[in-house]
Amino acid sequence: MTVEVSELRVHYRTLRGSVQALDGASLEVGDGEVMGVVGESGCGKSTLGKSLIRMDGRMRHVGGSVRLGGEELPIADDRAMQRFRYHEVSLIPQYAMSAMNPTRRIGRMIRELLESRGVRYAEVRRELERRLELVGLGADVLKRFPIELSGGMKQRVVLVLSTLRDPSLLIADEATSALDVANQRAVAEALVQFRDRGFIGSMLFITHDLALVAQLADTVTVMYAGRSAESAPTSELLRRPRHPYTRMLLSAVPEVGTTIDESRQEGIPGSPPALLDPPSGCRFKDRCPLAFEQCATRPPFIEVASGHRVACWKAE
Ligand SMILES: Nc1ncnc2c1ncn2[C@@H]1O[C@H](COP(=O)(O)OP(=O)(O)OP(=O)(O)O)[C@@H](O)[C@H]1O
Repeated sequence: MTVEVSELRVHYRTLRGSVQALDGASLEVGDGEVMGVVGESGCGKSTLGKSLIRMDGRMRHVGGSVRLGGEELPIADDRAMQRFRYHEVSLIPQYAMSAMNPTRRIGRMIRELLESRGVRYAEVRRELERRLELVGLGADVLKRFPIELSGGMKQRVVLVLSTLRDPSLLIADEATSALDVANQRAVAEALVQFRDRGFIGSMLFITHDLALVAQLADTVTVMYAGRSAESAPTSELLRRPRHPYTRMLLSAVPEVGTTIDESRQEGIPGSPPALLDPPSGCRFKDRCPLAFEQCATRPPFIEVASGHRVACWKAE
């Protein structure tokens, strides 16, 4: 199913005021497509992921909309979202594998979790075992404790569990972080395999790992300070990034075999604005080498080529 997020604004209530964590995020994911979502820490990636499935008590939907297969998701209404949760939209949350209860065997933990979501374990057990086999885990994994599994094995269990009801949209939030490269690859391949087998419709793959995005994602959205900066098919974005922030982000990726002394990477000078009181206009303007007067006004997120959208007055 297609996913359309338009001008989504989700703020956090805090004692010091409203944190404008998402303040105009837009993206479109096609049916069966994997979209990588990248951007510096604190740009709103996890807030985006969480708001599509369950808002916590401090989150407030301030504006914008999310449509799944043309139908509006009632993201601000916790009860109305029950109809969509896990079945239509599912999430592999950040740090999911570390949240496993160390005193429960995997099978018992899965049974309790499924039953808390109204799914009868006995009805799904065969399919659960089949999918565990598909990701290279025998059914005996259900008898083991989390401590007996490697990080990659735990993350594959989390993947199987999160997708057992064949969600139309899976949000994978840093699903491969904290794993070694071999396990990263195994989890990434399992995600793609599940998409190819139709267990997952579309996917938002939230990560800091641009190399993995290049391998895995059909399209990429780059976020900056709560907004979409650029969105394009992956090869196009890597070949011809148009937003100055995307260019700087790509040039900050270290090359294998190059020492710090040899490389001329400068990183991205400065730091992102505080989202409690962000600047008006383009939020990147204070760090942008191309900034000029017009950047005092917010640039629209417009299509500059087929499927390629940029929020920059200087993008051609
Ligand atoms: N519960 C909260 N209360 C107040 N502010 C929050 C809360 N959670 C996140 N924020 C703020 O919202 C902004 C976006 O955070 P978010 O975690 O969505 O970013 P992120 O891009 O996922 O970061 P990371 O890559 O580090 O996971 C940040 O400024 C963060 O400090």
